[in-house]
Amino acid sequence: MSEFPDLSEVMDALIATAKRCFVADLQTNAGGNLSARLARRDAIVIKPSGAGFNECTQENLQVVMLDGTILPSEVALKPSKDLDFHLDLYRIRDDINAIVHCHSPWATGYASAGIEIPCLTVQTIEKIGRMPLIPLSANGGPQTEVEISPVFRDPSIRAAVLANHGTIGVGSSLMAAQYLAEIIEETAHIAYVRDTLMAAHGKTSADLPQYGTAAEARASVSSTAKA
Ligand SMILES: O=C(CO)[C@@H](O)[C@@H](O)COP(=O)(O)O
Repeated sequence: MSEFPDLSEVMDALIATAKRCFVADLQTNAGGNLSARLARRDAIVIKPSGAGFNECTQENLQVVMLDGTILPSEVALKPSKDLDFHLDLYRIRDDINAIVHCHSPWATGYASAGIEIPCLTVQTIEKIGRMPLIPLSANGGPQTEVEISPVFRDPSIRAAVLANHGTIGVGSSLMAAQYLAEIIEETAHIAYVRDTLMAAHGKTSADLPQYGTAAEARASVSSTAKA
């Protein structure tokens, strides 16, 4: 596939990212999927359907054009069953070059409780801002591009939680998308600890500081200095 000079490099990066996700216990068994855009921009590499994150190889990764054309594969596997939402996100957001979708347990716990994970730490305020909770499809099945794409048409959205399903992190690179998958899971864990401690200590949200962004903090410093 000489028309994709960066193919081997992107495949290696996807394999390494998938292994990092597996080793971090964000994705076990054959669930979840991840993909990356190739340099020519009208094609992606995506995990094959039914393969685990720890079993991605140069031979089984799939190459698909943004128009949906699936290029011949060395093995009898097909692209991920979530291919259509991956393709649609690449079509509607030119800033997205990688997508990591996983079923990380703490975040999927919130997703299954129908609770949007709050961005309550300095890191998540700065790096995520908000993680919309995307409902199941109309028939109660897994979310598709019909439910997912409208949320990501907002260019400020980098992470989302899929009700009863898992998470999506998108980024300009595979590492950026993987970092988001990790922060989503970490934030869900922190939120659970906070919620549990607040309940144990009889605290309510009124007892908590009203936190903002670093820019707001900087602005308050400079306005205080001028006063
Ligand atoms: O949970 C879902 C259903 O969309 C998928 O993430 C999961 O089954 C993995 O499917 P693929 O192996 O990518 O086809």
